[in-house]
Amino acid sequence: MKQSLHKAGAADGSSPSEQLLFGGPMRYDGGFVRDEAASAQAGLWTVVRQIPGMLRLAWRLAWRADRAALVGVVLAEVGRAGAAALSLVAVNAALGHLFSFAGESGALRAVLPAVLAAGAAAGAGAVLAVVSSWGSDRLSPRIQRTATVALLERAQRVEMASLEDPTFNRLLESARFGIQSVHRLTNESVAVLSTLLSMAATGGVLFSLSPVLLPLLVLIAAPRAWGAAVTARRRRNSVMAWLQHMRASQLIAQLLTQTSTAAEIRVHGVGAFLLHHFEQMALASDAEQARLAAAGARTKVAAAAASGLAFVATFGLLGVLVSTGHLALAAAGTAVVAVRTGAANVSGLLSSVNQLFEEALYVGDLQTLAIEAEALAIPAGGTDLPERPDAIHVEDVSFTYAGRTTPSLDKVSLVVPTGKIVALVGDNGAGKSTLARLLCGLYRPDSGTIRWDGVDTATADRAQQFASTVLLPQDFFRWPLTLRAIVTTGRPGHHDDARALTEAAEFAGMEALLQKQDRGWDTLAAKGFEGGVDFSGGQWQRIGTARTYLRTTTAGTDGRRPFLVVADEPTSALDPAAEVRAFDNLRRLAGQGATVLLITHRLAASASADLIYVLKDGRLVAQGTHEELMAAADDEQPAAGSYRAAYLLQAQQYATRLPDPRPVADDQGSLR
Ligand SMILES: Nc1ncnc2c1ncn2[C@@H]1O[C@H](COP(=O)(O)OP(=O)(O)OP(=O)(O)O)[C@@H](O)[C@H]1O
Repeated sequence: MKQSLHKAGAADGSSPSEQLLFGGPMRYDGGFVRDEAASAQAGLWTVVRQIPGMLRLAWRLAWRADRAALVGVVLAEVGRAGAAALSLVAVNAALGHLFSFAGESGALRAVLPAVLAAGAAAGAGAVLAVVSSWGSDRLSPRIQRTATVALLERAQRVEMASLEDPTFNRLLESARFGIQSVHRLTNESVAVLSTLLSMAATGGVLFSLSPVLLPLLVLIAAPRAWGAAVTARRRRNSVMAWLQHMRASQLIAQLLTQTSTAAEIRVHGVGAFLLHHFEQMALASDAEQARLAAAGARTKVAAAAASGLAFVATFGLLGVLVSTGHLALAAAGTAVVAVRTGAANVSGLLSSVNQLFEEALYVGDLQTLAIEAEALAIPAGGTDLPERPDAIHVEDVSFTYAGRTTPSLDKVSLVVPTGKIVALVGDNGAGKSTLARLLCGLYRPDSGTIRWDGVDTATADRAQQFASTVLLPQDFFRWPLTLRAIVTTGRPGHHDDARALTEAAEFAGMEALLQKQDRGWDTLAAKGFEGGVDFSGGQWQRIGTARTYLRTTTAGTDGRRPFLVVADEPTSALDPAAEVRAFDNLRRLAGQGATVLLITHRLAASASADLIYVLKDGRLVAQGTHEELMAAADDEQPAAGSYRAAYLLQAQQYATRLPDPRPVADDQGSLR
């Protein structure tokens, strides 16, 4: 018997939980994880070269977010560096005086000005540090907001197919880290600037004391810089590889706590099951963190050892210089302070550069996303589409979803005449919803054309195509908003249009639902929020129908009124009376000039459509009115037989021995 993978784990290193729940390792196998050490080194220079560009992006965002705060922070940091340098010069002067006047009566008076200057410089530095931190605290949320808005704005414009693409998803996820990183990058770059200025001052003092001391300070810094960069790169590679794992863990955590899964979690015992696998996945992440910690410690030890050797060499050299008379004792004292300050600066600088390096990598993703999202965005503008074409012509259209090998639509040709109810029927997975999505402009055909009268939609203005369409999908998204906001989606001018809202409610049979709500249209359809409620499946479909009506009967901001209504199983949750009414409503919409594309498995409903297209395995296999399909001879339209068989199968469910209708009491209680 084949061994169960979810008990044993898999050869690809995925945990049993990953195998069972997700069918494989939830890690991205980018080249970056195959030879981490090599890539950490090789990519170093590439990233270092990219840093200026990323800094420019961070500073541009900061400038856009709050230029006054940015200028304030920069000035405060420059001031702090100046104060630090001044303080060192004052210490040098004080030591000089101390050594020259040691034991003499005027020593204190001679030293006092320098000591006061050092104190004043330190005080000014402290005040400027407060100013800088106030400025960056003000700047951070604004930068984050600006970056978030920019990211969301771009993400909501990309093609739907790109949004489903795993590579783009990973980029989107890592760009979210980038948002957190932008303001940290700004802060760290300010810190680097300030430390560099301070180091320049310290270096200047050291150089003036003895030029050989300066290279030694650089030697102290170099190994730690290397260590910091390697660690940052390693951490980043790990985050990138484990991003999907993190998303999967978060998904499990969400599933455990959201209301839509609450019933199954309790009744089917899914809670304990998911919790177990959540823990297993967390353990896998822990192991990765432990690996990183060990590798980081090893790198740190190597860097610290090299840096320590440079430290020892520096102090040894100082001893040699003093003992050989090349350096005065006072100058040696200042050099000790300067080396210690310099080393502290180096530590600060390294921690900032380390952060900067790491943040820059994420900001790089944000930048890549901005470029990619722009390239994948639904193009703006294009040929004008007729507001109400006579027909939509689908010619030889094929379409395959990304990651699939078999086409979901295969050379489909059909005509959707305006003002008619056109039913798309066929087995599960036949391609009905896919065709509808192509007709709306959500996906583009891989080959073939979709024309509105003579205009090819491939080059048409997609905004116009969307503005001409209304969606009433099978899985109508349960927007967690007020009923008013849901029903007036895309119609901001009608939020307070009582007449339009009442008409929509009447059309959809929503009046009873509204009457039961204390807050009427302002009822929040989000259980779990204060005052929020939830609705039944059928009630949600009525809400969807009301929105469809309001959108169809009003014009958008561009003045267009939709004519194409895509109703994908719009009545699956309705009670029988509401279902009959819903199909009448679709007929009413068609009567008002709309084209209703009805996707349904209820063949009693499609029977009254003006035209029926039967799809099978992505191909159009039969077409005609209900009567034509029922009457078609097998040699004319062989596949019409499958429609006829399906229709009769459904009809039979009702045809067996119907009882006589019971007498119904009228309002006065007498029987009719
Ligand atoms: N987003 C997607 N990515 C990949 N494949 C998809 C996607 N959506 C649908 N498919 C696949 O395309 C084929 C057609 O699906 P489609 O949803 O169009 O069928 P349908 O006729 O509407 O089915 P149903 O009656 O079950 O709603 C199916 O094989 C389905 O698995």
